[in-house]
Amino acid sequence: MATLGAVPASRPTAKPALQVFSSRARVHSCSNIRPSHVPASSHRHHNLFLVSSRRQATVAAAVKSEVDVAPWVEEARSKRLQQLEEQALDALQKAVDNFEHPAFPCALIAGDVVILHLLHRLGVLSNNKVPVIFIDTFHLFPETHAFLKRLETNYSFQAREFHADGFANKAEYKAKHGSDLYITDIDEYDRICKVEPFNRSLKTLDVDVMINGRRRDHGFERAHLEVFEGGKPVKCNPLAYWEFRDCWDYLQLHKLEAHPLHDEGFPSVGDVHSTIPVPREKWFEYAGERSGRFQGLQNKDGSVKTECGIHVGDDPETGMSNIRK
Ligand SMILES: Nc1ncnc2c1ncn2[C@@H]1O[C@H](COP(=O)(O)OS(=O)(=O)O)[C@@H](OP(=O)(O)O)[C@H]1O
Repeated sequence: MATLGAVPASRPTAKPALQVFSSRARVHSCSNIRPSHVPASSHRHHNLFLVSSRRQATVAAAVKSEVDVAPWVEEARSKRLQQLEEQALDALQKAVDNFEHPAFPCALIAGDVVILHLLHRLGVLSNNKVPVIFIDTFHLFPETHAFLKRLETNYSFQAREFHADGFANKAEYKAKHGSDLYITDIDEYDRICKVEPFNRSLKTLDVDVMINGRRRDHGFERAHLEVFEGGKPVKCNPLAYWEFRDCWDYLQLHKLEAHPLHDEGFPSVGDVHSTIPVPREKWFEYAGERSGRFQGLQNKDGSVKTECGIHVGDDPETGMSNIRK
């Protein structure tokens, strides 16, 4: 089971506080600001104020160096997580209450597990109010399939699985396309194994609001992402304001099992050929989560590949716009 213990803590550990901090010190530390009742032109008062403030600043500096701020950071982070959770639950509830056919395409990465847990708490997984869409690309890690089964059991849902059209299974797909279509024609691979099944899933389930795990810290293209985006379907981005670190804090807080490959060094997990491990110190940098995806893969035009195409572009058949624009 992937645990947060495997992830480096980015914040200072709380040390036993050597608390010499006092309310007096607190006053002193602010006292080099001229009180509003002292007119700037009043020399006598001004000089007294300067002398006193210099001495107090020295005292304050000495006191400040011994203040243990770690507990305050912990407290602030805890409050932050509560607020993020509240806001994400609110977004999901709005999606559930205001649309007929919500759905959650789920890749089972850390943020997706957070969303699954929140949907479970709203009671909309087991009653199938929010179906979970899972695209079997025929190129996923075996661990991903096994993890999905565990989540289905734990949260009492059954994912709606879709895969390449016209094939009953991976063997049939391989018999026609071989094992290296993603090398010989990556666009065709994406189309057959990801984009078409994904668009078909939206169409089949008549999805009018699509829940997903995009966040602002995924990269500059999403830096201004909001919790909802209009369109067809509407996108609900309950984690828009979360950071990767928040997702892990949340998993740890609720003792949730994460994708087992996180323990192998993968911050994000997709196809075997488009996923590599990332040094753990990079995971929580801006855009760090996806930095191990599509490495070394190129688009047909020679540009660096960063997306599989699942959420890119309008689908001519469904008329649906994507969530990656
Ligand atoms: N296997 C599978 N099943 C269902 N839905 C999936 C799948 N893979 C990706 N997605 C959806 O695509 C979003 C982007 O994920 P990726 O860019 O990592 O996709 S991919 O692995 O490159 O295909 C991803 O967004 P997140 O919610 O952030 O995970 C999902 O909405």
